[in-house]
Amino acid sequence: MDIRTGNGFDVHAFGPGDHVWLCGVRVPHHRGLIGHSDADVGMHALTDAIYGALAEGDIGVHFPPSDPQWKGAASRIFLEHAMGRIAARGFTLANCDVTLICERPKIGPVAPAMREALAEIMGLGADRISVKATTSEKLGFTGREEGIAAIATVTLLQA
Ligand SMILES: Nc1ccn([C@@H]2O[C@H](COP(=O)(O)O)[C@@H](O)[C@H]2O)c(=O)n1
Ligand SMILES: C[C@@]1(CO)OP(=O)(O)OP(=O)(O)OC[C@H]1O
Repeated sequence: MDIRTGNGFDVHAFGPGDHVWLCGVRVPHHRGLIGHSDADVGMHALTDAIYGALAEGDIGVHFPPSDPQWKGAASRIFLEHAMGRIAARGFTLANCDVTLICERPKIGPVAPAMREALAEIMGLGADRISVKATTSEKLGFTGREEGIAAIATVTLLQA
């Protein structure tokens, strides 16, 4: 059996707005996240983790920020593409784990909805999908609430 792991990391800066998209959920917030797409930093890290496990580059290779067709795009498009690559290569996704790093918004109350949203997009049981959060104890750019960072890990299996 071939077992592969992949990791992903992403950051988006806060800007004007009244909500952020995180792991497929629209979360009300006093700021938005700036990006070429909808700036769903959690979904971008997860998508990159899948590409990493497959050694197929990163999200910017598949969806160049210079390409206007991805302006404002829903990030599920990127995750669905990565899931398609898993299937095309004969793998299945065993589990994934996403950590969001921010002081606010608080993730705990919306983490179950995020797991369900990712489960629907990924065609996977929510029991195989983890979404959790930490602050950075007010240190650094996340601590100053200048943006949100995300880290993701995936495990792929090939029979
Ligand atoms: N944006 C966040 C950050 C943290 N949490 C939850 O609070 C717990 C304590 O955070 P520390 O950074 O002080 O360890 C953390 O374990 C999360 O459960 C959150 O919900 N949203
Ligand atoms: C997702 C893409 C799509 O153009 O743009 P952004 O929304 O800026 O997100 P980023 O995490 O910087 O990844 C690069 C791009 O692939």
